[in-house]
Amino acid sequence: MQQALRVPLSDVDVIDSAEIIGHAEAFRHARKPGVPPQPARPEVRGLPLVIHDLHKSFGDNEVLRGIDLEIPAGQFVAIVGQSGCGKSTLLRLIAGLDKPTSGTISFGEAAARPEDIRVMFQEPRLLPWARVLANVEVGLGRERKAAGAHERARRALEEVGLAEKRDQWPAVLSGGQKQRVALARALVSGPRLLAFDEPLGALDALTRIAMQRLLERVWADQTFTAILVTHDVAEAVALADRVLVIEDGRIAEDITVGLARPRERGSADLAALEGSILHQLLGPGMTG
Ligand SMILES: Nc1ncnc2c1ncn2[C@@H]1O[C@H](COP(=O)(O)OP(=O)(O)OP(=O)(O)O)[C@@H](O)[C@H]1O
Repeated sequence: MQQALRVPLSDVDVIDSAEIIGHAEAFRHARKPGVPPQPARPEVRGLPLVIHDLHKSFGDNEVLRGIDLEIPAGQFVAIVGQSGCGKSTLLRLIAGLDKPTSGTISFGEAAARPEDIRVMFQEPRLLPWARVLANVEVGLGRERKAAGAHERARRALEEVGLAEKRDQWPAVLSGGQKQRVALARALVSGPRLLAFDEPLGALDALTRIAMQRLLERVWADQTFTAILVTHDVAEAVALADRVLVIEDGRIAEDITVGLARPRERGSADLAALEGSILHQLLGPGMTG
């Protein structure tokens, strides 16, 4: 069996990054002595992603039945589909949190460090016994003991507008603030691919819109590749360059959202696109 890359952290559960389980081969390759130095990072820092004939089964339940997908560096992709269609399973495979039954996932020609891939979930998964700044430092993985870790964590908190909460305990934060800390923890290592699994699902409507704007801003600033699993088709069309609809374990629709940013929530263009995707998801006669 392939040896997983393991880091000596007691808090690995909350990092949920590719360094924990998967993509060990890609990282080994990235570090192999004799591999020529990579060219300076291009302007867009995101990792490109290439998925070929990806299958995933749990026992005899074949959830993913042949996913083929290319995502250019820095693209923002949303994944939607009926409950149980395999969205989170696909995201977990991309993030290296689980292994495919067959098929391949690669990151183009780019070398990937373990810190290049981060995941953010619906639950913030903060350590209750650590203050906010220390929670963000957890996202640095092995680098969290290095000089400059505090400063990097402080900058990430600033990025999400929570610099003044650095010495607070997670318990005193609101749900939206906790998710912003989780976002800072995901951003602090400078990831090149961020996988979001319904990260705003538990937030109230107004906080959710504020968080969507924050996600869009950090993505535009930092140019990572973003992959967002969401139940909210309006959120998908507001944020993504491209919306994938999963059905029967395959990509049933691959829709380019060619609308300028920032997109006006409630605009006729967004509503029309949302309506046509809902129509696909629910079938005729279900969208009113
Ligand atoms: N670790 C696991 N062991 C067994 N079955 C699993 C496991 N993870 C997922 N599944 C099954 O795979 C299928 C797809 O699950 P997944 O969570 O990917 O769906 P989803 O589209 O994200 O659903 P939802 O929108 O409800 O979150 C489901 O039938 C689920 O029960």
